[in-house]
Amino acid sequence: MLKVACGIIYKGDEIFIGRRKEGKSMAGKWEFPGGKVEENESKKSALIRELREELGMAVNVHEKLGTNIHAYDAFTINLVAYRCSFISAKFDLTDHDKFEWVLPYNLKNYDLAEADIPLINLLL
Ligand SMILES: Nc1nc2c([nH]c(=O)n2[C@H]2C[C@H](O)[C@@H](COP(=O)(O)OP(=O)(O)OP(=O)(O)O)O2)c(=O)[nH]1
Repeated sequence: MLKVACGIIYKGDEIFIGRRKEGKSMAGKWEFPGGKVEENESKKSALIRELREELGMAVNVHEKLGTNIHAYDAFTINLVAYRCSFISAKFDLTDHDKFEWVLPYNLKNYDLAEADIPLINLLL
């Protein structure tokens, strides 16, 4: 099972989402940024590393908000979401072609990766 850590990154009341760019798996889908947890790496360290690599972003990582196990056709993902607070970012996008800050009740209007959809309910 693929272990992925993602951040529910708050700036005030709004949450950061990014759209996966052309050429990536699930291109065009919106997601909470993060990525695969490597061997011998904690989920929180993976999250901090991925946010730095993908967005030049620094955050404080807080508690685990929830987990969703989802079976895509090709693989099953264990997606673990952590509440984060935004510190700073360069926003030099490497994996996304667009990003937005959205209020939780607006998340349902975005075409999110399937594994992320149940996580929305944890935020309302
Ligand atoms: N980062 C992130 N990945 C997610 C979310 N929801 C979801 O299904 N995923 C999937 C997409 C990818 O298959 C995997 C995360 O891997 P990744 O984005 O680090 O993948 P990668 O750089 O190696 O690129 P790729 O091979 O998937 O194109 O988890 C989410 O909210 N955030």
